[in-house]
Amino acid sequence: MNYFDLPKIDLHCHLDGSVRPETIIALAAEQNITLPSNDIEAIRTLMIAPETCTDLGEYLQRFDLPLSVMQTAAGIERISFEVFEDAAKENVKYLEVRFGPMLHLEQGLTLEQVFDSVVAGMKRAEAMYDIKGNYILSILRHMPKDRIKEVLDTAAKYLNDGIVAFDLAGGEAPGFCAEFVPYAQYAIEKGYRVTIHAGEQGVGQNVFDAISLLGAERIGHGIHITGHEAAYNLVKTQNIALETCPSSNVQTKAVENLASHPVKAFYQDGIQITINTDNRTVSNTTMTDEVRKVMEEFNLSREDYFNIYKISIEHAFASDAVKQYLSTFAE
Ligand SMILES: O=c1[nH]cnc2c1ncn2[C@@H]1O[C@H](CO)[C@@H](O)[C@H]1O
Ligand SMILES: [Zn+2]
Repeated sequence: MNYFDLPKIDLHCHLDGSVRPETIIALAAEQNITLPSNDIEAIRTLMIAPETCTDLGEYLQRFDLPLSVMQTAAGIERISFEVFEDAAKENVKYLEVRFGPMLHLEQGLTLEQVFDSVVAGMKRAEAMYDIKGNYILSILRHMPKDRIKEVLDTAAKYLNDGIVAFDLAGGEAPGFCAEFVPYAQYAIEKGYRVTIHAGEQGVGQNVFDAISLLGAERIGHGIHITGHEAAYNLVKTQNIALETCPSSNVQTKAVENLASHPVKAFYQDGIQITINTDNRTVSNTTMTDEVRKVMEEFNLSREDYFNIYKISIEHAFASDAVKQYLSTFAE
């Protein structure tokens, strides 16, 4: 099967984990930032997380380098444009990109400038290529909570016009959801959709809590519902979509190897699974690669692929018009 030509949807892709290595070098030169090397292959190696990290913590160390050049409006706009351009060129028809707004304030940008920049880059790509998109706000769980409402208030300028949802990302401690109830509630009241990284690092209860306490409609990863019957049943009965990211899950030791990934078992049991990249650069992947890996490892058919494509449409945080458009590519 020609995986490149298939229409694809990516609902889980981090901006800072998907920067082209050559762009890091170009932006560092423009911004007078000294990199550990100016060799493209050396930068690529520094950005890609090892095939077998010890855990998510080691994986997350790979974001410092790209974030160092994502502190100016022009740099962020360019990177946003390029992520959509790269995806469009491999037939991704719809892409939801997430990022941590508070990670881009180190050189004096305001939150509004950060939102203006990501949305401008996306809209520039939408105008040039056959791709549609939206942004998701990822709040980093370990960071101070005092500016979360300000993030939600400021980004509301683009609500349903470029920015659509609230997410929690970063290291995953057991029981993290309880602390974020007022923030998720505030986001929902303002009109944001909710997806939460949970059940990535072994804690199925976090998935249960993300749905029942935070109102998550989708779960980032969620693979550890396998060991937690209540979480599994809640995902199934509430029709919650799982944003699976197979390569990333192998790297962070969420699963031992691709063969032991529960994505096919979930699919066969009627769980709403989607296939996504997580981080195009840090996980050294593309949507074409993720789809190929899953389909070949688990012997999925073209019909299975389009079933999953339709699940992605159903659970996308997109307008009805965009969903209608995406349906025209379905078989
Ligand atoms: O797989 C993941 N699990 C949890 N957090 C992640 C993952 N990938 C990236 N980030 C975190 O999200 C931030 C904003 O994009 C990144 O800086 C990284 O810390
Ligand atoms: Zn993620």
